[in-house]
Amino acid sequence: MFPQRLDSPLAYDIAKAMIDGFNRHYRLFRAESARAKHRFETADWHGQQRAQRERIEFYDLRVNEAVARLEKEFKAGDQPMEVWHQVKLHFIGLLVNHHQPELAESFFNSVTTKILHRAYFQNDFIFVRPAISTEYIEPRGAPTYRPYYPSQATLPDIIEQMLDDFALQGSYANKRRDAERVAHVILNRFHQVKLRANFQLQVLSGLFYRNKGAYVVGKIMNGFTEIPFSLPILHDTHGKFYIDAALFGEDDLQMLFSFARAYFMVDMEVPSAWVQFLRSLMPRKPRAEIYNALGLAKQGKTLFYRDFLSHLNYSSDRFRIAPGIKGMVMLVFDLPSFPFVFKVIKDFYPPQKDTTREQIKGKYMLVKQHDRVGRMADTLEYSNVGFPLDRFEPELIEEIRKFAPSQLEIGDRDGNGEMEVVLKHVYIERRMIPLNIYLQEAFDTLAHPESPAQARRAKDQLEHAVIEYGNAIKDMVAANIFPGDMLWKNFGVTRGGKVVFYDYDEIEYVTDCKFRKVPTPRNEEDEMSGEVWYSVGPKDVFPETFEPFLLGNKDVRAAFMAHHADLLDAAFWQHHKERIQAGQMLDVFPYEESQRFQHEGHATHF
Ligand SMILES: Nc1ncnc2c1ncn2[C@@H]1O[C@H](COP(=O)(O)OP(=O)(O)OP(=O)(O)O)[C@@H](O)[C@H]1O
Repeated sequence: MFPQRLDSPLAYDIAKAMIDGFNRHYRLFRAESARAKHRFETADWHGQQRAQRERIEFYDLRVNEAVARLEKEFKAGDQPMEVWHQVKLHFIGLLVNHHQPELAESFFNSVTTKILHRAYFQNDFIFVRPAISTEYIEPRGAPTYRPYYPSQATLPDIIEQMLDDFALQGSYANKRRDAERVAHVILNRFHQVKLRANFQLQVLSGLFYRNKGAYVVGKIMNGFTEIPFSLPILHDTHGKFYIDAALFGEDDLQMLFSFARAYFMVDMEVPSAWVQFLRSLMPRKPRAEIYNALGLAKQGKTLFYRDFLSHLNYSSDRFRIAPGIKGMVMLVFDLPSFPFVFKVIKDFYPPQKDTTREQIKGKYMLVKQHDRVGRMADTLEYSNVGFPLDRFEPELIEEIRKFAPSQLEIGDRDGNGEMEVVLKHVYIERRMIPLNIYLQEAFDTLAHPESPAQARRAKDQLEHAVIEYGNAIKDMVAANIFPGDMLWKNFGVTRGGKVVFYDYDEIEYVTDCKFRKVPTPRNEEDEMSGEVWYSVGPKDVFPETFEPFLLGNKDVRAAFMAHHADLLDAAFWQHHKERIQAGQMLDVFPYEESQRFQHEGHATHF
């Protein structure tokens, strides 16, 4: 029932405490993000990574604080429905001129659902969809983006001006050279195209910080054409700034904002305006993923869930067991029309998987907090997710009943006459093509090609996948991650053709592993033994033993040995372990070597 009067002072006080809680959260979140600038200027790379990791925890801490305050000061959980209805309306009123209303609404949902019993918090009490518009919110401080109007001749000057507007403390090795390089590549893009009256750059007013990089992000407009661009700024070996590359177009930007990378640090007063701008650069990227990439993961989760519910309303296919080899610890399912997979931790594992639910969750958390270097898929974690029962293949229900009974509840949770499958704990991640399936398709084509051209394409595809696979492992190694289980089935191929890892239960830090050569057999008996005759510690890794599992196919073997034979050598792994132990941090940048401007004294680049 919609309340006709707002007459409960208590409801106002609760709403006010709630908004105070959110404001505190966003103030701290923003301050930590803003400090990224100083960490970049002072080359505090370990500090940058630590802050990236720690910021992820901020949200839950602030929600818990708000819940505790509401219970203590207002006995919020004991208040009747009338009061809670009024709390929501007061809260809406408090958001009218707010600069992050969509985030505050999600915060309200988080706090409210923690306080009220599920049956009690029908949709009337929370924000199922946004109540406050995020359109045209103007920041009080720096504008969201800045327009620059160059001519062909003044473009380098304008680019210098743009760089100066970021007010980085420190100096460029050669700002003029960088500006001219960037101007040159921009003008090349418009070669033989007339520069129109509206020729301009629109550039987001803050830099995007991650690891060792700071990224300018904007778009170039000319006539009816808009080209997204980004300029990575790095430190050279003398601590001076330089522009390492110029990235153009939606695909380059998608790589930068990939779900397989760590979240950016950006100082944003009106995040919705930033998201709107970024969406204009990457129209195919869901807003949920953009919020995630900006470190606003709770908002990403909220939007993802809304997209998902809406998709369910506009589709009729059924959830099924995901294609590919079934997991030993994860039960994986998908909805064919929806580009994500759902993963539930099983209750039972085969003996070779010596692990527990808590350990598995710990590994997934490790990946979430770590630099994912474009090679480890991000996961969204949900509790008590309800799905319509009639959209499940019976075989999938049986599978869950058999392997994860503790996670499954079937019933009419909301009392609306619709039966639901409620899963206690689920990870959701982007669906990829499992690499084993991808390779198998290439093998099948090669076995029965319809034409020589088709055979050539399949061979190229196979080679590319194997090279990418090795690159993925090397990128992870650079970031101190040993994937543990390197079988093809644990990697997937993305829409952009990148190979990404998704099986985290055996992940370890490289620095925790002991990389060994297989000892020489002591006698003939050892040599003939099919068993492992030498002693193996829990963290011992024998890289040369990967070979028989990976390289059964001759084409795969050829491609692998040509590019990645070093992965079978304990010395390669040991070398990286020592490098990381010595405090050296490699950054895996989100663009190709071939896209870089050439520099002397440039930073190490993978
Ligand atoms: N993101 C994804 N996209 C597409 N398929 C996926 C994805 N994640 C998992 N799968 C499918 O589900 C299977 C099992 O997933 P996963 O490897 O995460 O489970 P696991 O139990 O950890 O596996 P293992 O038994 O190797 O430890 C994969 O082999 C793959 O076929």
